[in-house]
Amino acid sequence: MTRPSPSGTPGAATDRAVKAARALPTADQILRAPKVLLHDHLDGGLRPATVAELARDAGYTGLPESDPEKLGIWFREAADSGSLERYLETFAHTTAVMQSRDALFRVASECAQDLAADGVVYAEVRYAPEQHLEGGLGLEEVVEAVNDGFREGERLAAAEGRRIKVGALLTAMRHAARSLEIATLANAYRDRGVVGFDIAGAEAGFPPTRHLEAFEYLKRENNHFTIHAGEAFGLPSIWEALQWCGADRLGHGVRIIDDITVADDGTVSLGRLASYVRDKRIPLELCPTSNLQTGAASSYAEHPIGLLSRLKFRCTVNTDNRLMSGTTMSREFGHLVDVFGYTLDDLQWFTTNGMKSAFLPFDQRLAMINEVIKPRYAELRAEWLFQGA
Ligand SMILES: O=c1[nH]cnc2c1ncn2[C@H]1C[C@H](O)[C@@H](CO)O1
Ligand SMILES: [Zn+2]
Repeated sequence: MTRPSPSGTPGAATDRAVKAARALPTADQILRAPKVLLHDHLDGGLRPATVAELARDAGYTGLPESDPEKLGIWFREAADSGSLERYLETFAHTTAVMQSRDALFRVASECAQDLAADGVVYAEVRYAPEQHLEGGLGLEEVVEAVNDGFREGERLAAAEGRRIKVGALLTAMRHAARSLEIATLANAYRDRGVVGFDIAGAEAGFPPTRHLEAFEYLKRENNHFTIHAGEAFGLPSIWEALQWCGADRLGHGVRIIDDITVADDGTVSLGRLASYVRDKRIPLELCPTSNLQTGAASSYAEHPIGLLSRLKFRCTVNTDNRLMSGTTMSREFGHLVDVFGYTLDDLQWFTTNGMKSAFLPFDQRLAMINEVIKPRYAELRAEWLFQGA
């Protein structure tokens, strides 16, 4: 028999520690938890009020709404189409107002500040320089405006006590034919704010191999790239992205689920491609809300991230387009906590996966994991210590 101790039964502290570890994180804890974001589009993350103001300044009359609140709702509803092609149509309005140095600088600065306010400590934000030339800027001027904006946003966030590091990914549009030029641009700016390359846009009909020259060039340069693949189109797109193009990561990659079967008794079997993705620790840049909008998944609860995480694929959680999805990293985590019961340990696992998969030098990734992510999660896990009995 155990003797009661003055502070309760022996082991009470341990019991509370166990209970706390199993508890669902609160919205406030999720917000304060350090987060890593690898898949976020600059032209998909503007504040609605900024879109409206920039449109007014630039004399762009094509916006469907001028009131910021209604405009934010419009973007979300228009993107809720169930098709990637229709989802992508909404970007005509954001890119239309991002055609000057000032506009790009402002959007990039606000992006860094908004992510920092959401608890993001490291982000890779992508955009397609070729879509920002209509106002007369050259490709280099576009990259420099965005880089300068990110640096300004980082400074302003740090002044508020929220430190964030932002790297740019340069995207080439897969329906266009400028990928080699954009890859060359990414390589030229690799030590000046640009950490890698990507291709985006409609997937069906535009396989990654159309841009093989760009990928082969980057491989020869020992540079990094991710490819949007396995979002609107399935396994062949993922296979090409990995085995023909040599992608370091998969943008979405959610349809890898098509190569996994779960038998009635719960036995899981992986096909050759799914095995390869898991064995090689290929990072999946999963974007739950965006996938619901484009029809790649039918509900949060049924999103493949649940199974893929259980099977220990290298899953990361991302926003894709905060404006079109009305989301933030905290909201994405919140949805997953709601349906899968994820704990702080699970959120730390996604975050560490993100940091391990970043296109940042290894020493910096390690320092971010050991000096920032682990200690801050540890502190969140210990909060119960300071709460009443
Ligand atoms: O999820 C996406 N899939 C494919 N293309 C996308 C996605 N989100 C944004 N884009 C496109 C539209 C943008 O204008 C472009 C560059 O950020 O990338
Ligand atoms: Zn994307």
